[in-house]
Amino acid sequence: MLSPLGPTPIERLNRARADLRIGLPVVLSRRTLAVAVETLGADRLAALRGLGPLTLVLTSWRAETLKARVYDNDLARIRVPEDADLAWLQALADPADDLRVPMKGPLASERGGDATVARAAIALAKTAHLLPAALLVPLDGPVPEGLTCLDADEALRELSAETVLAPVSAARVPMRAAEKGRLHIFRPDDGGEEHYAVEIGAPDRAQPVLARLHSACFTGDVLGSLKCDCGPQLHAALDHMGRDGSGVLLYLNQEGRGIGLANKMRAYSLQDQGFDTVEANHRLGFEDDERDFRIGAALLRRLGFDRVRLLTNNPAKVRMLESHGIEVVERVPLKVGLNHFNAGYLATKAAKSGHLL
Ligand SMILES: Nc1nc2c(ncn2[C@@H]2O[C@H](COP(=O)(O)OP(=O)(O)OP(=O)(O)O)[C@@H](O)[C@H]2O)c(=O)[nH]1
Ligand SMILES: [Zn+2]
Repeated sequence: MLSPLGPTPIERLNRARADLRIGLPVVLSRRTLAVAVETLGADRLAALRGLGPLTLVLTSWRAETLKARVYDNDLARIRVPEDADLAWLQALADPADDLRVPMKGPLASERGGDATVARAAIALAKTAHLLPAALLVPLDGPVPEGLTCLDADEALRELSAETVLAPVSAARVPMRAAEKGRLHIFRPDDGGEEHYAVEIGAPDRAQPVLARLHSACFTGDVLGSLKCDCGPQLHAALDHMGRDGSGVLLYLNQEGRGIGLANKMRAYSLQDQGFDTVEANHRLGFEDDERDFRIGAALLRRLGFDRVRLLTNNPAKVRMLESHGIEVVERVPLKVGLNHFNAGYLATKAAKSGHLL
């Protein structure tokens, strides 16, 4: 029986995410220690090596680039040679130097057995916005004191469950685009990012509302980066709502299509080497889009909207909202911000992600 003062599974998950970010191992299903390669230090690597054979877990996307065999569909478990050092692990986890130092193998992948613990380790690294690469070592003895323990199946269930968002605070924010504006802050129960809703005017809940689901883009929204169209889209959406007198813009903190800003800058750096936006995500080991669109649907419902006129060029967004109970009565195109720097990016999205140009 858990003490009511002790951590719940979701609270332990939160801790595990923070532990991985500072380089601490977590205990998975009582029998494995897992640590994120990105934050691993040499001393800890030496200590882990003393416990038994090491396994490096990479996603199948990363494994494909490295020509490692994939026996577990979505991931590969790679045997770490005894003489492999931290630099070897980092080079496999991080594609930054792939082109300069292409040959890392031959890599031997493990086959058979249960990959659940490996899968949980990758899911945790992703939710911590680290590179999706984890090091595993079997744990035979007692659990080292102070480490967070998780059940791998339970962690995977929690990580794929729908996030529950609670309203935190709201206040009036007059904006250039609309003087009658209100900003609502929502906080998830899983310790993940907070998300925001900008309500413009007083939208009639009985009618479809003009809505925009905007994914955070620090570079585009704040810096005015010309590499994407996010900044102009954000402001065009607010302007449109201002002109109409009502609307709702969700500002979802899913930076870099859900991979986080640090990884997005890794992706940008790969784009500087010639890869496109989708290839860059894959070389890093991510899916092309890691966003959870259920959050947007849940927020809309929570705000009392179930029918929208959606400002987007992304048909996948329309489908996702509809499959999560929001009726999209109209797709309103949002074509702004094309320039010399982002023409290739927008063309790739049209060709590979189904965006409408
Ligand atoms: N990983 C990655 N994310 C990017 C890149 N460029 C922009 N983003 C992120 O992409 C998100 C915006 O998504 P988009 O694909 O432009 O647009 P969308 O939201 O799918 O569709 P629209 O509704 O038509 O704008 C933001 O979170 C940006 O930070 C990139 O090159 N790599
Ligand atoms: Zn952007």
